[in-house]
Amino acid sequence: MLRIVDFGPDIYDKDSKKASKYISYGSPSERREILDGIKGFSIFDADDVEDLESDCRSMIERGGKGKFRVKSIDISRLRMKYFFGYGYEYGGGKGSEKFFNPKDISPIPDWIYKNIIGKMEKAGIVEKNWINSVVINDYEPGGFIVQHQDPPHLFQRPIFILTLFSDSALSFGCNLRFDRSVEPVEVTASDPVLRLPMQRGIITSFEGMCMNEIKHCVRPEDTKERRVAIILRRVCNNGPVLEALTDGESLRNFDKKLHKKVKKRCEKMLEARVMPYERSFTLVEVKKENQKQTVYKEKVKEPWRKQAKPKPKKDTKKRKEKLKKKGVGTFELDKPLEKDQMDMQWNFGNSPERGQSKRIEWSSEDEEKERNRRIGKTGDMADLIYDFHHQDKDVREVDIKTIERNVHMQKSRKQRGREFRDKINSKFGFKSSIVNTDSESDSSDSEEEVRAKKTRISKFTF
Ligand SMILES: O=C(O)CCC(=O)C(=O)O
Ligand SMILES: [Fe+2]
Repeated sequence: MLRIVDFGPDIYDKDSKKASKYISYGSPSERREILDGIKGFSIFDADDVEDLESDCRSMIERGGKGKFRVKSIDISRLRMKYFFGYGYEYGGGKGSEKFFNPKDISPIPDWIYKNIIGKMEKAGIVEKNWINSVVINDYEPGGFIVQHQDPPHLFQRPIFILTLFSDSALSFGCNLRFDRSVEPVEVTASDPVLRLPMQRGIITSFEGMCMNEIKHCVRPEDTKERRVAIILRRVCNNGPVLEALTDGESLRNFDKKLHKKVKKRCEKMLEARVMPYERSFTLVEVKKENQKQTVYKEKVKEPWRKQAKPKPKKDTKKRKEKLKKKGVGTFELDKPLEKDQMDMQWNFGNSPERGQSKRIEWSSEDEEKERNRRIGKTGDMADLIYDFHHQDKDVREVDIKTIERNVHMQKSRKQRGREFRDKINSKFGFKSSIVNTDSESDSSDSEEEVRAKKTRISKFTF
C-alpha cells in the first residue's frame, strides 16, 4: 500500500530542544522552499525491507567475486558505489562529469527491477520503464558524500533514493570541510539549511529547487550505522559518454589488483551488523491518488511549528455512560484472571501473582536466548554496550536499567546471591557473616556459631 511519509515531526528548527546535530538551521521560508520538491513514500513492509537488504548482501557477495563489469564498482573512503545501467565519473569537476560506456557497466539486476522499480511503478510513484540508472552507495559508519548537485546534464528529475540498513539524513545547503593535517583526515560539516531524515525502508523523491539550486551532502555524523542508499534515476538522452574499456568484461578478468581490493572491502561490508527493522517515522494515509497532494502539502507546510495538541474531551457523566455502554473505560480487575494456556504450560496458574489479578510477564532463559537469536541480538555484553551507545540520550537513560539488569542476570546464581546478601548486610549494618548461606560459611565456625547464624537468617528470608 502506498503511504506518504510526514517528515514534519522529524525536522527540528533552531529553537527546538534537540541536540544540534538534528537541527535544520535555515529560515522557515528556506526550508519550505526545499521541502516543496521532496516527497517520502512508504511502499515496503518490514519483511520487504529485510528481503531487500538480503538482496543487497547477495549483490555484495557477487561484487566481491569480481563478477560485475569493470566500472560497476567504485571504492572510496568509508563508501562503496555500485553502478548499474549507467555509471559516471566526475571528470574535472562540476559540469564535466561523463558516463562510462554502458559496455563497462553491469545492467540493472533483476531483483531491483522486480522488488523496487516494479513496485514503484505499480504504486504510481514513477512511470513504467522511466528508471534506467541505479547507483547504490554503501556507507560504513561515519561515511559521507561531499556537497554536490546530481549533474543535470546526466540525470533527469525527479531523483529517487531508497534508504536501507539504517536511518540517516540528507543535508541541504551544508558544506563538508576536510582537515588534512591530521591522520585520518578529519571531516566536519557546516550547519545545514535543512536536515532531511532519510529513514530505512523509505523512498524519497527530489525535484525542483532542492535538486537544481542548492547542493546536498551526507554528513559523517548522520551515518551512525552502516547504511545503503539506492539512487534511482533516468539519464539524459544526450549525456557525454566515454569510450569503452572492454567489451563487457568482468572485473576479475580485467584488473586482478583492483579485484583484490574490492574483494576485501566487500567482505568487510558483509560483516557489518544489522539491527532488526523498526519503523521510525510518521505516516499519512493516502486513500485516493488525488488526495495525495493535499494531505502531503498540509502536513509539510510548516513542519517546524509545533501543532497544538487537541484538548482531551472532558468525561462528562453522559459521555461516561455512553463509553461504558460501548465497553470503553478503565476497570479494576476484581477477580483473579482465568488460567490460560501459558499458565498451564508453566504451571503458573495458582501463583500469588495470579491471586492479585496481575500478570507478570516472564520467560525462561532459553526463551530469551531464542528471542534474541530471532531479532539478531546475541545478548553478548559487547552488543549490549554497542546498542546502548547508538541510542538517543533519553532512550539511553531508560535502557541503563535494562542493561544493569542484564549484566546482573549474566552473573552466576551464586554470585548474584552473594551480591544480594552483601546488599542486605550493608543496608542493616550486619557483619558479613550474618546473612550468608551454609556453603559460603567459614568452615572454622563452631557448631554453636553456625546454629546462631541460622537462627538469625530465618528472620531475613525473602
Ligand atoms: O546517500 C544519499 O542519500 C545521497 C547520495 C547522493 O546524493 C548521490 O549519490 O548523488
Ligand atoms: Fe546526490
